Amino acid sequence: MGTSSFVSSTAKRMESTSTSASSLFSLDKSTRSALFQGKSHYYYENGEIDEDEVGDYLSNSLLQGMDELQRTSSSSSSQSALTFECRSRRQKKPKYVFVLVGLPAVGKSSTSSHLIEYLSRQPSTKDLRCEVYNAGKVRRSMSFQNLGLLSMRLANDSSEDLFNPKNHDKKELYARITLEKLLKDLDSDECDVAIFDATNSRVNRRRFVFEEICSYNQMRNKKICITPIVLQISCNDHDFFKFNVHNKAFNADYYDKPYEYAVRDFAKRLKNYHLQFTPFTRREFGQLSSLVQRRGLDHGVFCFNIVNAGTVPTRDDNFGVLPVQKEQVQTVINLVAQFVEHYTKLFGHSYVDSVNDFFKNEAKDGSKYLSALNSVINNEFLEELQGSLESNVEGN
Ligand SMILES: Nc1ncnc2c1ncn2[C@@H]1O[C@H](COP(=O)(O)OP(=O)(O)O)[C@@H](O)[C@H]1O
Ligand SMILES: O=P(O)(O)OC[C@H]1O[C@@](CO)(OP(=O)(O)O)[C@@H](O)[C@@H]1O
Repeated sequence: MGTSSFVSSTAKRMESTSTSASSLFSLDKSTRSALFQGKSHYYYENGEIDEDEVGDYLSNSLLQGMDELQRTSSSSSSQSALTFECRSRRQKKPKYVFVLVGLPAVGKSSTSSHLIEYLSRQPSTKDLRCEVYNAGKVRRSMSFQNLGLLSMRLANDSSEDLFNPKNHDKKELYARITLEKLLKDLDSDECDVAIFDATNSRVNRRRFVFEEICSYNQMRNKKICITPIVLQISCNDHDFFKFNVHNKAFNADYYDKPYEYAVRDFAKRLKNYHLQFTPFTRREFGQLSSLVQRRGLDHGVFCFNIVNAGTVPTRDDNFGVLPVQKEQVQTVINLVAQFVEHYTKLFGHSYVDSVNDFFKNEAKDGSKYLSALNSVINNEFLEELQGSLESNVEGN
């Protein structure tokens, strides 16, 4: 893929997409970020969102509308409010929020550090300050701060059952705090590229994150504008997934737990997540693009997918809408497109080697871990997860 081809082919796709406006979501909401103001009413207080009521998205006129905005902004004779907005935006510094989407143990955190490594190696992005905001880390550190070591244990005590859908609100709180910190760091210019590393499993959560970004962008006194980029990571290769779960058994949630306990507890978490997760689709992208458009200031919006460490091509699932000030953003987006397209070559191969080595060594070493791993993460379990996911997707 050529450096500029991603955006232009995307533009063509977007132009041919059908349209319909929606008025379901908070069109009359305050333009100020609830989170950023530190007085968030949680989005889930508004009840469940029925996607079907949102309509059929992608505004045909979105790109045309943006062309129009650009023309208006460069016309010195026009004195409309729109023109003023475009001028004031011209001075804003572009920043980026990657909204990760993906089930636990699919490689979100690993890919985040790879993305940062990649951007830091490119001449045009090497000076961007990139940071990961991980909701799991926030959960762990907050639990630790409140109760010391005891809570570190409680954090993964199954009696707490944070990942059970009935404890949804509790988990959302950690995500909200993480997002708040992310926006604050962007705002205080401590960071240029922020990666919101959470599963972001549900449509409502993703909508909330976008609402917050739009609200931020609408604040006139701010010096930066944020371009949201969804990065969805998926893994449906059984060996990859088993290897990932194996590694999860050694993370901070299980620092004091025996291996088999950790795998079983993580398996329980996986079951809960598979009951709730809905993949990010082109349709949802259309809805969020419409949201960005309706909120009046467009800073572009993009979506990329990496499947099985890049070994499955995702070119047709990566798309975007150019912002008004496209020159500023295009370089970064094209690099992200390159990163995604060449992920296997850049990072995936060494990961695949690690997976193969793991299974080879396990066979050699008399299966130190594999028997415990296989007793939990076996075909039956994986089919059950797949079944939950499918019925969950159908139900949405
Ligand atoms: N793309 C990848 N590259 C390298 N290691 C990976 C990759 N995906 C998963 N892993 C391995 O699996 C483990 C779990 O992946 P992680 O990135 O923490 O998943 P997630 O953030 O989605 O929960 C990691 O600790 C790492 O050992
Ligand atoms: O709130 P969501 O979006 O589910 O994401 C946060 C959760 O994701 C997890 C999923 O396992 O992240 P992580 O693997 O990075 O630790 C949990 O630890 C964390 O609490």
